[in-house]
Amino acid sequence: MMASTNNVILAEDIRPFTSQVAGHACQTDKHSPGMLKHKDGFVLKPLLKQTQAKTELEFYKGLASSPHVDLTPFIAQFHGTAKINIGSYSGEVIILEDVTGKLEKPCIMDIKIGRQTWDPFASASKIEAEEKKYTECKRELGFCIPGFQVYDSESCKVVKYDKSYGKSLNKSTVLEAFSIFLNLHNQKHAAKAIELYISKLEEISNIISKQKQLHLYSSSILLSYDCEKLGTNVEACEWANVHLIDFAHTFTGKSHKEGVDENYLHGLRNLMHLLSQLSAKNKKGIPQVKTTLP
Ligand SMILES: O=P(O)(O)O[C@@H]1[C@@H](OP(=O)(O)O)[C@H](OP(=O)(O)O)[C@H](O)[C@H](OP(=O)(O)O)[C@H]1OP(=O)(O)O
Ligand SMILES: Nc1ncnc2c1ncn2[C@@H]1O[C@H](COP(=O)(O)OP(=O)(O)O)[C@@H](O)[C@H]1O
Repeated sequence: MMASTNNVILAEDIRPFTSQVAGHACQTDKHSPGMLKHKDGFVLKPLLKQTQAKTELEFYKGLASSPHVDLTPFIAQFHGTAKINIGSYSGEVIILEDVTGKLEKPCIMDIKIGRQTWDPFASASKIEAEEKKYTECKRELGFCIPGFQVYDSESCKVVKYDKSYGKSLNKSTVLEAFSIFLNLHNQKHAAKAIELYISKLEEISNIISKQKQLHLYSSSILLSYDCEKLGTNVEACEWANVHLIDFAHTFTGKSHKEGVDENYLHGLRNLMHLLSQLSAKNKKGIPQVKTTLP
């Protein structure tokens, strides 16, 4: 559809994006409309802050000719920018592929990677605010969970877990969060998704560990799967996926210090380790819902 900068998207063609699990939500007092969904299937990310908008656009525009081009299959397709005027927000949006768009019952988890979530240009007050959030998870695991949604495989109802839940987690309870997300309480069918996540995260880790100029701060891994396909014979690659999102604090050029992004890789390795632990437990048999035998 639209790929130029002079596009204007009509308010009647957009609606709230109901599968948003974290990030800037719809808050009229902050002039934030939240993530939006276009009638043609794209998601629209409002560019709320000038510096971050510039940083994120630079990332998407430069990806195809960058040394980290191999990350492309893990990143939503970028379709340019457009202007919108909706409610109290009048400004630019990034037009992106909806990486969860094909899922009938989308289960989605946003995992913010890195012990350090503030970028090198952050103000003292931003550093202080970031250091106070998700403290235990970031310190002990090098990642945190700002939000997720899951369709409970028994009730088929969607349940959302927001950032206040994520902020309450620690090294032990984070396992519980993954267990809820993967429906491991009800059954073991997510095993195939876990294996796929691990292998994709390994690929991402291999690519990033070869980069000396790519630094991802406060960027997230989006894990997704379709609850509708749990327990079917459909290959996991058809209904589960891993993406990198949110490049508002990602630096790719020589403007930033050189060196492999150990902050990101540390979180990624811990995430892979945790998923491997869950996979092993799942194979042995996690305690199932209690049944009373006569
Ligand atoms: O307070 P702000 O404006 O720095 O907003 C935070 C955002 O910072 P940014 O605008 O990108 O610098 C921040 O965005 P980033 O992940 O840094 O892009 C988060 O959305 C954060 O929410 P959470 O508590 O980490 O889930 C946001 O925090 P809260 O709004 O929940 O405090
Ligand atoms: N390309 C995408 N496809 C599907 N969902 C997305 C996509 N990008 C972002 N999201 C959803 O929107 C949320 C916020 O996105 P993000 O880029 O992190 O925004 P913010 O900069 O406000 O934190 C994510 O947690 C995810 O649920």
